[in-house]
Amino acid sequence: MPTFTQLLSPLDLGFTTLKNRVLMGSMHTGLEEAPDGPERMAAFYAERAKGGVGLIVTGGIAPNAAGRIYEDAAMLADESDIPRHLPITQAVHDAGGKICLQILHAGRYAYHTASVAPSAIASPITPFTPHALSVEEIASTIADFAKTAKLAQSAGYDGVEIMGSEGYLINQFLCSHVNQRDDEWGGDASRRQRIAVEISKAVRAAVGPNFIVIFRLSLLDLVQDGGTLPEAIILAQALEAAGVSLINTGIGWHEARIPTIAAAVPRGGFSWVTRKLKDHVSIPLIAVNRINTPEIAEHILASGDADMVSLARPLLADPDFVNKAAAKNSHLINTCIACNQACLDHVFEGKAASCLVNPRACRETEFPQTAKTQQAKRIAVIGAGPAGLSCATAAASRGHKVTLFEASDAIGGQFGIAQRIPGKEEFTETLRYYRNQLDYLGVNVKLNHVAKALELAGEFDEIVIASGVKPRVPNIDGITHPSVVSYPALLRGEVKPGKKIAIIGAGGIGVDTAVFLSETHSELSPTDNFIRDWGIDASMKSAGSLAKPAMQPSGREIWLLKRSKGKPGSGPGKTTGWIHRATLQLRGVNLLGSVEYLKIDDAGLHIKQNNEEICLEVDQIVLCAGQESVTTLWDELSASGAPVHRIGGALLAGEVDAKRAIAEGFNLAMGF
Ligand SMILES: Cc1cc2nc3c(=O)[nH]c(=O)nc-3n(C[C@H](O)[C@H](O)[C@H](O)COP(=O)(O)OP(=O)(O)OC[C@H]3O[C@@H](n4cnc5c(N)ncnc54)[C@H](O)[C@@H]3O)c2cc1C
Ligand SMILES: Cc1cc2nc3c(=O)[nH]c(=O)nc-3n(C[C@H](O)[C@H](O)[C@H](O)COP(=O)(O)O)c2cc1C
Ligand code: SF4
Repeated sequence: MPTFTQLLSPLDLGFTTLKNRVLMGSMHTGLEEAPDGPERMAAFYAERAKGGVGLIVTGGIAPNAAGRIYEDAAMLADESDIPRHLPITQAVHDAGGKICLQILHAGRYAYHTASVAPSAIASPITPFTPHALSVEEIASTIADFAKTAKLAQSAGYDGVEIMGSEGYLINQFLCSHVNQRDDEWGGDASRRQRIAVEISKAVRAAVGPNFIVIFRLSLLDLVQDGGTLPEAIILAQALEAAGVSLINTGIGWHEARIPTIAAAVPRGGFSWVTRKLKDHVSIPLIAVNRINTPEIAEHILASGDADMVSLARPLLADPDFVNKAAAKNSHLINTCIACNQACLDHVFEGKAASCLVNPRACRETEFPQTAKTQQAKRIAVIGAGPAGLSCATAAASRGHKVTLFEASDAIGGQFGIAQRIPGKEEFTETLRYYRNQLDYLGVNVKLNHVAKALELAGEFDEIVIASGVKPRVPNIDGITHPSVVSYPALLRGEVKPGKKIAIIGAGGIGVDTAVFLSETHSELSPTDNFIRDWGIDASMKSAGSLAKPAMQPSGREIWLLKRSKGKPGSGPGKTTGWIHRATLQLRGVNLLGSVEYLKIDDAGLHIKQNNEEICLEVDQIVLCAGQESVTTLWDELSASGAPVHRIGGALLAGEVDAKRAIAEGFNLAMGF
């Protein structure tokens, strides 16, 4: 069993000591604005503090109205805002933790008409042109940061994090692309950096010496005319002199077209960036992004890339991450799979964040950990896909006696197929987690067992049908031709990929199949491969650290086809869809929309597009044309009046994804 000596060692900041090297990275969850937000955030953060995190950073809170990301986003701008924060700091301290408030001024990323920026240049991701701050307004903005820091101190926080990266206001001042001022706040690098230093000095002056001040510094901008490493080093030294206690790393502006947190980023794939600052400052440095296991965290610290690691989403996925690592139970950690589906996607949709693999996240008050059942029931769950796994483990954790039936020889269902897609290898961790949970909770798992109505009715108090989905076979002339294969057969390795391949259906699974087929083997390490593929200048000397992307072609000719118009890949993952589309474009996959399928024969796939008939001379046709619910058992049992429930793909095939399947399984089990 690994021991995590570096990860679990204390960090002495002089005036205070952090109990270990794990920082819970800032996440604006949407609870900040909810009427019952204080109570819910108190429970959310306290659980993470109890779980052993060394230092928590809250989601970004604006220092003034212009800096709010949305018009109704939370601020800490005067005394009247303090009461919303008191329950949070109290609960975290009661749980033995420490917590900092992040001060985030959105600048031109604000989604409202009162947005401000160094210059009046709209961002590509918001529809509003910001107002260029006057010199007086810059002075009052700096004062507002200091005031918020002081208010945070009064609210009981242990420190603040100044958000200086990811393309928000401070970062905007640093970059000549969006700071085109010619006064003392723009022009050369030192004038562009001035606001970052002045804010840090003002914050330190406001809070005194014994208060944590973290600065989140953008080390990789990944945008045109962004900063360089030499500039970042100078700024980091100035921040240290201004009284900053720790420097956290920022990677990539939100408008950057290189993945920075999605699954395409290898584990720990940016710690080398933090390392570049290591010999230039003496305050501790924090590495970030995709550090999702204690093993990778320990490796980063042991190799000297950083002094602390930031884990944001991994602590949504598992509040007990640190305690499990400390108890040598890292195999029991519910690992973040970097899907963004229930965290970042939710925030973008204006919903509270949660977690695909942990639907309890941000709902801790609704489902207290102590919610054991008073009356243990005998529960049968049919199907060990995500819906069934979630339901079986949640019900067992509440004290019910659960039997899980699975027709195949392994748990996972469609999720087990998904883990074979490059970039979805993390899904394996979810199945590992469930396997260990089933074992730990004593669920009676019956593999290779096709459950029948007769053996269920009368034997169980509740029967849960989680029998999932099967691929839909479209009605095309020649569909039984030997060149036609189903996506499960291809992805499971039961048939070999062809050379020239047409994929029918460009939803989430079609896109994944195209990613699978266009992937090439690389001799490089995952991180070096990622850097080359996406075009990052690893010397960090060029503006924004951009280089030319160099994805390697696979040697296969691939067509991804869809009947409707528009972009392919409208599957799960609003914040990740662009990554799949960019990947396919860089790999030369042909994307065709508005396609009518005519027939399949020895010549290939005959289609009609824009009134033109074309024969795609392919040797393989992969069907990714949607799914149908598997409902045989449901139909029989519900007709018999048995106590039966239906979840996941068995309930609704068209729109099911693992997020919905897992949440439905969990919600149902909480009601038993
Ligand atoms: C390539 C691919 C990529 C994907 N990517 C994502 C993604 O990125 N994000 C996301 O959220 N979702 C993704 N999905 C979709 C996700 O995997 C499914 O939505 C999810 O698995 C549905 O879960 P389920 O439990 O309802 O059904 P299933 O996963 O279909 O599981 C049903 C299980 O029930 C078993 N079963 C059926 N009948 C019986 C019976 N009578 N007795 C016993 N056992 C039975 C089956 O053998 C199967 O194991 C992907 C799917 C694929 C194929
Ligand atoms: C839902 C969500 C909200 C976030 N909000 C913030 C924020 O308010 N401030 C910030 O600096 N970073 C924010 N981030 C970025 C995280 O701090 C972190 O950099 C990112 O999630 C990658 O780290 P991880 O792989 O450990 O999650 C947010 C991330 C997520 C998923
Ligand atoms: S929703 Fe996905 S990315 Fe977000 S925390 Fe959960 S597993 Fe990680």
